[in-house]
Amino acid sequence: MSTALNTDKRPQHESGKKGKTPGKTGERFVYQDDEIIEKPFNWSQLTRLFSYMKPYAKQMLPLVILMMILGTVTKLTVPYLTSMAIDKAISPKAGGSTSLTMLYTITAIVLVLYIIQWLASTYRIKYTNIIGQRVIYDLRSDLFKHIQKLSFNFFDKRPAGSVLVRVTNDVNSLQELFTNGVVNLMIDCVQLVGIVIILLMINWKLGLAVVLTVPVMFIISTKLRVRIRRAWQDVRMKNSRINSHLNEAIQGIRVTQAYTQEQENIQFFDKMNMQSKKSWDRASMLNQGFGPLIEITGGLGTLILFWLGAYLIQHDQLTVGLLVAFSSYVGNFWEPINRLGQMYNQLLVAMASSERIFEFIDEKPSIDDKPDAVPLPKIKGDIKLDNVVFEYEKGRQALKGIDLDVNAGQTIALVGHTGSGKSTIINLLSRFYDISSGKITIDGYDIRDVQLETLRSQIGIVLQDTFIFSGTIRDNIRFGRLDATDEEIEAVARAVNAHEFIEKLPGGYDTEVEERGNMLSMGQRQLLSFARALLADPRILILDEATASIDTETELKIQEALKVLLKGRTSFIVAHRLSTIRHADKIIVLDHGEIKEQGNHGELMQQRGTYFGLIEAQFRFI
Ligand SMILES: Nc1ncnc2c1ncn2[C@@H]1O[C@H](COP(=O)(O)OP(=O)(O)OP(=O)(O)O)[C@@H](O)[C@H]1O
Repeated sequence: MSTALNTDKRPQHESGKKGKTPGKTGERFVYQDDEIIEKPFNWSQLTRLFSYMKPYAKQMLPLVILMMILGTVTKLTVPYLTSMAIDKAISPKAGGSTSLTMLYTITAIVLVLYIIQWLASTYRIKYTNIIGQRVIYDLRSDLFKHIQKLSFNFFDKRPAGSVLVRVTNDVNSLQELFTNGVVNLMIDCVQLVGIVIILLMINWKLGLAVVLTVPVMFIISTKLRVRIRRAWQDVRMKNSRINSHLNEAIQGIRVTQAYTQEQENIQFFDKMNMQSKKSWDRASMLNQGFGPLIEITGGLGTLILFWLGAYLIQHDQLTVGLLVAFSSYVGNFWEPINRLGQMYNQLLVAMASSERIFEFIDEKPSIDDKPDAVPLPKIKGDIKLDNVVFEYEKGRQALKGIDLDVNAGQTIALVGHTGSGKSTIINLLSRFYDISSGKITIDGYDIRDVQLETLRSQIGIVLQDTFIFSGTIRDNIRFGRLDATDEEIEAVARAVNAHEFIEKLPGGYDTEVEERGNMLSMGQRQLLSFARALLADPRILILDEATASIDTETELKIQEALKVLLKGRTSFIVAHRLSTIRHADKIIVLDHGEIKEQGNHGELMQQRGTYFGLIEAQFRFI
């Protein structure tokens, strides 16, 4: 079976394999494009990213903005009221008297303002979270929908891990930006402007001194954050490498144990585990240093403020109350600046993630309907291949001019050495790839001229590696036709001899099978996939026979099931069993992408050519 259809392949990490995108370190489990943590700003991409917020903007934004203004105004008013309380009620200047009433009034106003601020921020967080989650939902579902439609050659070129990372990690890394980032950015800008204006109004000299320290603070905070973020990204990368390895180790556990490679695997895992630990230690150390450093820098700012403030008070240019207000404004100043630095970091990460997400979303399925594609009417099943040439990669022909005429209802067996092109032919019939030249017609329709869905819905495929999804046995059969009733499901199961073993399972048809159906034997999985195909009732059936040897009883069951399945359909079978081959109407012997011989079993045996050799070889092994 070719890489394209075989779903049970090891991820392509090893060097030298086609479709690999190695990390620059050349290490396993690192994919080059997934390694890029940040990208420079790209406005058009940012606009595209934020366009995901558009559908919700009208609904939510006015509310969010109102809450934002309320919150900001209260935040800016409280320090000023505090200064009033000190200067006018507690310690008025010469001539004035203290006023408890005023103090109480101001305290009451401050209390109300705090309540408003609390309400405003609760609502803001609630609504920004709702918008953020909806945007992430839309993005994730757009991406998944698109990936479902992409053609085989897209997956040939990419390791599954890389696709997975985009739907999970990359989308998640935008979460913070959408839930908090955007709104915080607006709030912080408004707050900063407000604070600067107020500071300059209170005392322009002191205000200017504080404002001038802003760029310094911003640079220190941003630079530090960049280092911390990179350290955490490194931790995440090391962890996802562990996950990829784990995934492979678990999937391949049988092979590992069979070859007694456990120790080797443990050592490999240990190395990765240690790298992850070291990376975590480093990130955590940087993180711990960040808080105190920011506090010290902030403390220095406050020192300057009080030193200059005291000087101005002594020279009657400032009151004590205003100095207190000033210091709380400066405190409020830090918060938005810090967050802006954080936002800047988030944006850089978002650039890299969104670029990867959009790269997938923009990938056009290479196999798609032509603009003037017509629906393929209900077919009889006549198939014609006319000088079909196909190359997976430029310059390497997998099929070199195949001519084949199949009448409706015939069974065609494809045989030949490994790599001779058997799977390629069946891949082309369902149009998983487009042929390089020549023509394939079904009932006279060129398969490139008809709507893909109407073509594939009339072709049933049973693969060698029968994919069992996690769910019940019933769900797995129903995959063939989603609207089938329970009776229909049981009927097809009976027809292909699967009913008997299903009945014996602990929950019968409702038995849960884990992913890939590990609890079922190869033969049982085959029978299930036959039931699934029979339920779909396609006019054309493509079957890749399992090579694994099974006991004679199951073999007989499978042969009987096959007879039921093939009846009245045009079928192509990549045949391994002599019993199947013998009953085929036509046997096609492939060799290096060409038809070497064709005819029925008797005719080909008489020719004493390649086919005769293959059959002889099979018997020699028995
Ligand atoms: N996805 C792919 N990308 C590139 N080349 C491929 C791909 N799949 C198959 N090939 C190549 O095309 C040729 C025909 O492969 P194909 O899978 O059709 O052989 P096969 O007769 O089905 O072999 P087997 O019996 O081993 O399954 C081989 O040379 C193979 O290396």
